Amino acid sequence: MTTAGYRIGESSLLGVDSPQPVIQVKNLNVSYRGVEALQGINCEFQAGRLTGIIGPNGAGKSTLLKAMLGLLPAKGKVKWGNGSLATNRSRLAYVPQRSKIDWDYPVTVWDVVMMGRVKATGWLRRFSASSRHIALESLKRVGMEKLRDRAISQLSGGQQQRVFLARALAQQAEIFFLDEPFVGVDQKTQNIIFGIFRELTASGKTVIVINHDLGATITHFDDLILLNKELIAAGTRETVLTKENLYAAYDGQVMFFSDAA
Ligand SMILES: Nc1ncnc2c1ncn2[C@@H]1O[C@H](COP(=O)(O)OP(=O)(O)OP(=O)(O)O)[C@@H](O)[C@H]1O
Repeated sequence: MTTAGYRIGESSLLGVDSPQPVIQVKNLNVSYRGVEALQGINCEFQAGRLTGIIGPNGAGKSTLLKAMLGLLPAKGKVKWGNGSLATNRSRLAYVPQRSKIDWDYPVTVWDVVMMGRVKATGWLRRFSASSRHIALESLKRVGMEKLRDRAISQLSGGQQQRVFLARALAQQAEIFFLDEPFVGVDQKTQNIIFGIFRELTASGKTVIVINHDLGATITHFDDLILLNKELIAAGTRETVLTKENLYAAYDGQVMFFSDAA
């Protein structure tokens, strides 16, 4: 079992100096009412990479994301390039788990996407034509512009996920965090979302995704962070998805791909 944090990104694995990471997590510990959820996590995230955070139920995946975003009290350090979380806030977009969103809230698809423009506009100010254009382009990118006036409660799971991704795109963020975006979504939505992730990383953006599934979706990721309260492994997909690492993370309860053949 590997417990040390590896530098994420191929160049570093080859021993070549890698670029400055976008985020560095150093010795991160999180407890809920005295019960440790994460212990001594060290890992890094590079720009232009699609990184998956994987591990069994209760492994601490959401906890890691929330602690990095300052949404939970944590011990340890999270370094943001040359700045801090505060100086990077306008560069971040976070899409929470669908199950954590109140879908009965009476807003339309358009309202949700325009929320992505609030920070750039300022509270209680009118949205500019340019903001509306950015929001519409974001909706088009996820193929939801025809449903812009629909209440979010009347969308399918896949459509809801696409609307929240459109909101994140409308923010014009540099670093994207998504918590389980593929749960309960159709194949069409999955393809659209991975297509957008590819465009984002190709333009140098950082995309960090909690992913439950060890099946077909895993092959889309460049890098993986495998957790089970502690860091089991981190690095390129190929280096992390070893039989040894998966057995360590899932307590032997996982079927390795080649076992199924
Ligand atoms: N608010 C909370 N209060 C107390 N314990 C919590 C709280 N949130 C999470 N936990 C516990 O912390 C541990 C990690 O939870 P977390 O949600 O981060 O795991 P996860 O890997 O994202 O799980 P899942 O895949 O099931 O969503 C779990 O044991 C969970 O029960």
